[in-house]
Amino acid sequence: MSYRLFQIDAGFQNYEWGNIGSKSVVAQFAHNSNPSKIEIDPSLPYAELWMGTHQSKASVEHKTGTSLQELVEKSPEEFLGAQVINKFRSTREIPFLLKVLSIGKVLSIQAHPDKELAQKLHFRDPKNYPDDNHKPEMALAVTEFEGFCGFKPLEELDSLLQKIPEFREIIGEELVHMFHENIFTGKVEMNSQEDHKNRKLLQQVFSKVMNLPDSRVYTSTKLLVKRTYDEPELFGHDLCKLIQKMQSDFPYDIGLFCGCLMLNHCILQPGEAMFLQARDIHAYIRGDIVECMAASDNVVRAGFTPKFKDVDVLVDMLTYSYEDVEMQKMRPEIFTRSHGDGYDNLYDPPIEEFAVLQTILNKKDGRREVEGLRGPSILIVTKGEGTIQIQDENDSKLNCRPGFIFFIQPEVKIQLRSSSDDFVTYRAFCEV
Ligand SMILES: NNC(=O)[C@@H](O)[C@H](O)[C@H](O)COP(=O)(O)O
Ligand SMILES: [Zn+2]
Repeated sequence: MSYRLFQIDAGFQNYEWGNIGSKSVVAQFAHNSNPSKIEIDPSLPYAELWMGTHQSKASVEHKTGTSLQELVEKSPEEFLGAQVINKFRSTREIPFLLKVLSIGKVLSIQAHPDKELAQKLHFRDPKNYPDDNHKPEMALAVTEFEGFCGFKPLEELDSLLQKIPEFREIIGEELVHMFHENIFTGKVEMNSQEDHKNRKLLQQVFSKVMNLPDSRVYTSTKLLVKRTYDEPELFGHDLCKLIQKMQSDFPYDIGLFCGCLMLNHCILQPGEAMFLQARDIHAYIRGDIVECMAASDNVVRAGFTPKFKDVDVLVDMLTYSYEDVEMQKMRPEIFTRSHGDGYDNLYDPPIEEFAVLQTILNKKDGRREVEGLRGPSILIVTKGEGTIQIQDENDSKLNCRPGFIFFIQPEVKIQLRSSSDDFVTYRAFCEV
């Protein structure tokens, strides 16, 4: 059998924040890809579909069940290509991990370490930090997506500190006053003196929130939620609703302060994306996304989670970026190495491990050809029906349905054909 283009089956995670049963696209995709093996449990949350060679949930070849990692290791040059092997110094790992997330309730307020910190954490605590690699990541909205990304612009944060008694109370009058008197607002040059001072002040406020004694978290959050009903005008409609929604997801959690009052609330429409570099604080609230990251599962958490929280590490590691949410969104670019019907959107963040190509064929019997890429790639079909084949090789034609996943070796030209009106694929790839 040729391994230049073949179907794979992905593993999935049943984290408690996933959508439940067949409400979850992760469940639908996993079942569609391997209906004889994967039955959807209507009572279970299906949070993440993992596509790649990460050892926690390695993907397998559809026909034989052989792990993708084993196939890569047997013929690294064919599967990865010489440049990718030289660059990432591995003959068994694909440098990226591609996921689909189906988010039913807020997941943890978190950040991911950069390489240096990942090595330290992995060495010190391999159970909670299974990788020594960084985990920059990009979220692409498949449905409308809601999340937190980065800290609010400081003048917004300052105004909440002035207005919300429970927020003032947990920060303390002295720090509230110092923050108000010393932040530089308006246009502040990145990495300037003023910018560094702003980030230091932000870290002091965030640290105060994150180190609030457990005994006070319950009373402070209870009073905060009550105030959103008694004095909604203090918060504004959207923030009121957000606090009340988060309270229903994670009652009396410190995330109501460190998330709702301190982080940018971001809505992505389908086709929009956001890139989170290592050490950027974020949390996802709801929606279905395609997510791509450097191959790592290192998560440092501090709120909205029953999992291990590493507050001191999180307070110490963050970038404390406080840009407007619009600045954090990524716009798709034109992809020049494909032609035919429909169109592509290229999402190419400023890191070497991955980019993601979305291809849309918006009519029946549409055809689109994509040149061979200079590295490994994994493609998932998220909508519609069609086929994928190696260009000019009819015997390599494989059926496509939502949830079908394919590995494509470097330098392999493919053709996508639609047999439905709307045929959408996402393809993560690594080129160096
Ligand atoms: N931002 N998204 C991610 O980093 C995903 O790839 C992670 O796997 C999830 O965030 C993990 O979240 P929990 O630890 O279950 O709260
Ligand atoms: Zn994350």
